[in-house]
Amino acid sequence: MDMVLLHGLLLLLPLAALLLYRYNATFHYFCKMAFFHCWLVVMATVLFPLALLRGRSVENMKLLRFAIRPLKHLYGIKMQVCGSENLNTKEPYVMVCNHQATIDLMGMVEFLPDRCVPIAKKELVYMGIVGWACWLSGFIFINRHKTEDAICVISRTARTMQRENLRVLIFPEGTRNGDKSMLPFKRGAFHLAVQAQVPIIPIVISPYWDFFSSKDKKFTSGTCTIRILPRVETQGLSPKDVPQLTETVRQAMADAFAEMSAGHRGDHHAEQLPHCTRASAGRGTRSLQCDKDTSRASN
Ligand SMILES: CCCCCCCCCCCCCC(=O)SCCNC(=O)CCNC(=O)[C@H](O)C(C)(C)COP(=O)(O)OP(=O)(O)OC[C@H]1O[C@@H](n2cnc3c(N)ncnc32)[C@H](O)[C@@H]1OP(=O)(O)O
Ligand SMILES: CCCCCCCC/C=C\CCCCCCCC(=O)OC[C@@H](O)COP(=O)(O)O
Repeated sequence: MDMVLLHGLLLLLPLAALLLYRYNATFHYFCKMAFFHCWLVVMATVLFPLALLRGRSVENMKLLRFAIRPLKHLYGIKMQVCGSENLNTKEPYVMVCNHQATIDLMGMVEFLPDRCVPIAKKELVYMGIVGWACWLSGFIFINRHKTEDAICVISRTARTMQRENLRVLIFPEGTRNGDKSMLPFKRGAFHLAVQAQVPIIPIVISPYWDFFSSKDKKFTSGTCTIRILPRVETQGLSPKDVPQLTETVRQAMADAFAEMSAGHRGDHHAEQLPHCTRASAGRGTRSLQCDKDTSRASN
């Protein structure tokens, strides 16, 4: 009798989990986040040997992109990229982007160009196989608790950018921020661009509020818009210009973010955008590419 009861319970468990997943938003959120992290671990494990053959190289970022790209299809996130033509240059540059959550990774693979590595917190290296994959892909790690060390790494990066024609992606807020406005910007990215005398390309990812919130434990499907703003030149600027440069770029990004917050109405809105043409992303999910950048941000 006990065995029958046990078997009955074992059968009921998956059903209960399924119902919870369907009707309980918090359970749904944790399942999706768990799957997201498991995906990274599995992909890192599978692709690690391939990357190892090449050794530490920015070329491994291609593997990383390949590994992350399917996630938007699995999560039903439609991506809309505006202003891709602002990346049409062969030279090195510094990309600065707002950082809302770990799921930013899905958006990043939509715009990250070749020969571009992110600057990341040192703690990532200790995330086992995922950390090693990041290291093999050429991630630049900084210790946020040791300002001098971090500045040293950034100065070295400025020289590497020129020497190896490298692009660098930095999150100038310095931490994840899901709030309605951007945090004040740290100045490392702007010092880097001035030291290397390369342009800054600001990127703004639209707020996730309508489909994702770590605070409210919400994770549904939705649309994400990415705006690539016009480049900001740094030729002839010196370290004393960095505070002004930082503020100019932050203002441009904050304006775009505010505009996207007001205008972001999910799929319905995307259909109505006159400047967007749809590009097939395959497997049932669409990506939209803008014909021209319509941001009002100034440089
Ligand atoms: C295909 C792939 C898909 C996925 C790919 C992407 C995956 C990505 C996934 C990974 C995502 C991972 C994402 C992540 O991990 S995000 C977290 C890590 N990233 C960052 O923190 C980047 C931004 N941080 C900074 O820029 C900070 O400024 C640093 C860290 C450098 C110092 O911060 P700290 O808080 O300690 O100090 P402070 O900001 O008050 O500055 C102090 C003073 O130093 C001056 N100063 C600063 N820098 C320089 C410099 N270079 N040369 C000369 N001076 C410099 C500065 O102007 C200031 O002086 P003053 O102005 O007040 O007089
Ligand atoms: C080389 C082979 C490639 C194999 C494929 C690997 C698959 C994916 C592996 C790695 C992708 C990058 C994982 C980074 C995930 C963490 C991103 C993140 O969100 O970090 C938080 C950090 O920003 C700010 O930290 P805090 O908000 O201050 O706490």
